[in-house]
Amino acid sequence: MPLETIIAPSILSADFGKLGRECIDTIEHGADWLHVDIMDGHFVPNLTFGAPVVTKIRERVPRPSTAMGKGTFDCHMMISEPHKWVADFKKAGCDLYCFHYEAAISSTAAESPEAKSDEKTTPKKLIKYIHSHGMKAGIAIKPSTPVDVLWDILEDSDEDARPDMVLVMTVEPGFGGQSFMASELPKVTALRGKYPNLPIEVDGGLSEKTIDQAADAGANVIVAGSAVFGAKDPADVISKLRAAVDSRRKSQL
Ligand SMILES: O=C(CO)[C@@H](O)[C@H](O)COP(=O)(O)O
Repeated sequence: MPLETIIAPSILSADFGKLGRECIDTIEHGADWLHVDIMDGHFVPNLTFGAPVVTKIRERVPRPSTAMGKGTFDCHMMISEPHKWVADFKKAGCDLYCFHYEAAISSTAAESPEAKSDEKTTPKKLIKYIHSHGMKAGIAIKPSTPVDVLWDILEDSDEDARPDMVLVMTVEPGFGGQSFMASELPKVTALRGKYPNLPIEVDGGLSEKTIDQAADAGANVIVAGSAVFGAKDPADVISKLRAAVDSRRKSQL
């Protein structure tokens, strides 16, 4: 089955005073997923919200009827100890739990007593742990992390230890509205070259101006925050982003 184009607006740029309504509207405007930015003020220099808020927006946005289908909550966990929140986010309604490679290998996570006893850390163990909770698992890399760290994980002989999606950050995680870093696209090209069927997400600075470069590199899951929530006509932006990726992907087949 050919990879689908997925447009996942980042709700970091939504009006938090009416977050439920903004999420409903965004899906009605044609978005496939909601990209839910979870920040702990430690892994990144910004704070957002946790599972209680996700629970409330889940009550308003219909659950996907198929795995990774429309309405998927793509929770981007920009947090230091991603293994600690898996159960809470499953309960809250997360469908895809995307953690950072850098957080999973950090000494803080590896040295926590909980991690030692349960062996939930290291990227592969964490992926299995996320799968055991009935969620898809994503792994994200920051701009400073080379893509090479992912090969061993993506090649694991145990399918359960392999991620369902890779997220290549095209800005430093932490804030919306930053400039797109085209320097990160060779990572996407390398991933797509090896894995024609892997969902590859790009996040940061995506807009009508930068989408062609990301699509040319092979990204099929597009996160866009300020470009969608800052637009007069969000449905038009979502449709243009989708059309740009669709046309590039067709010409690559
Ligand atoms: O994870 C992040 C930032 O850390 C992103 O999801 C941003 O929220 C994307 O916002 P734009 O760059 O599209 O405005």
